[in-house]
Amino acid sequence: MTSIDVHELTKDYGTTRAVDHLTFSVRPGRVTGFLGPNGAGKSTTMRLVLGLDRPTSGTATVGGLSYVSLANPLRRVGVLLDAQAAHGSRTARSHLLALAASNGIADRRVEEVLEESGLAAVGRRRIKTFSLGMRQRLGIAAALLGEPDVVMLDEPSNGLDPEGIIWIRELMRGMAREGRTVLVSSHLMNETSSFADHLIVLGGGRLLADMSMREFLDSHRRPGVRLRTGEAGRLHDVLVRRGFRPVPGDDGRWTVEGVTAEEVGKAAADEGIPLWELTELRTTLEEAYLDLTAGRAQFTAPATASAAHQEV
Ligand SMILES: Nc1ncnc2c1ncn2[C@@H]1O[C@H](COP(=O)(O)OP(=O)(O)OP(=O)(O)O)[C@@H](O)[C@H]1O
Repeated sequence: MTSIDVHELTKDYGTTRAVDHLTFSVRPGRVTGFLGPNGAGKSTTMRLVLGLDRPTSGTATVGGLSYVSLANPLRRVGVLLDAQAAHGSRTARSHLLALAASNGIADRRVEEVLEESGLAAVGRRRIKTFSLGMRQRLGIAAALLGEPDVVMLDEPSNGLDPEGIIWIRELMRGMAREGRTVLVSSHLMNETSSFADHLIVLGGGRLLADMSMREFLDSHRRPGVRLRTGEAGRLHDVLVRRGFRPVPGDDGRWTVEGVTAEEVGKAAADEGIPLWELTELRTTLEEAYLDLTAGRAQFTAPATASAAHQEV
């Protein structure tokens, strides 16, 4: 099976170091989410893997070979980089037929991927009449054309409707189950957590994390609970006496950070206070990601008045 291997990869654009001594492998059989703030170096890394740019130093290979040395590369690596790049005056079908012909792929695959990507009914329409989501589906169809072992998708759900988002998620999960190597960049954390098994996170061109989703979430876990009780006043006092800070929510539930369910459950039982609900807080991918990348984002907006107000 085929891995993507990046070794000591560095890319300078003038005085900007876009990628800085990066080393990681993307393994088959799982979906790897490729994350990082704007300007972290994700697109540059993908471009270097695809031979669209030359590294300043280091190597990037697919199955041990540089992309440019692959014969019929579309049959080895499926790529969605810029879905808007397809030639607008062509029809979707003729665009895919041209790609198939230049990569030794049978024409019947064109019909299959049009069907699979939900574009069969519009295959004879010119691409310039396509919506953003239709172009995105066409870009994904092109990536699937050669039934590649390796798939690299940059923001695949961009412009897709909810049904399309489920489709792409299932598609990526299915490809990983078949043993393919799937690398997906996204800024959408909820979505990434719904499809990725593994994460590679960049910041300022460097590797910040390379670990399973579970490890990543666990390593950024902060203890805390959410609870509901009929005797909020009493429980509040009990918890405050024990040094905790219960915070009431709009929905009648209380949140207590820095405490385990066992501690709260025992404190409530000791005092004979019934709990109607007691749940450990779960770290979301968004929280863990923001925790890791705090201070590493190149471009950040000042806090808004309402956000600043909430912190007071
Ligand atoms: N062709 C180029 N010429 C000069 N600088 C570039 C070029 N391409 C990228 N850069 C710079 O390299 C850095 C990394 O950019 P890159 O596009 O790889 O980041 P990214 O992680 O893909 O960001 P985004 O999430 O915004 O797509 C940025 O500082 C960017 O300005």
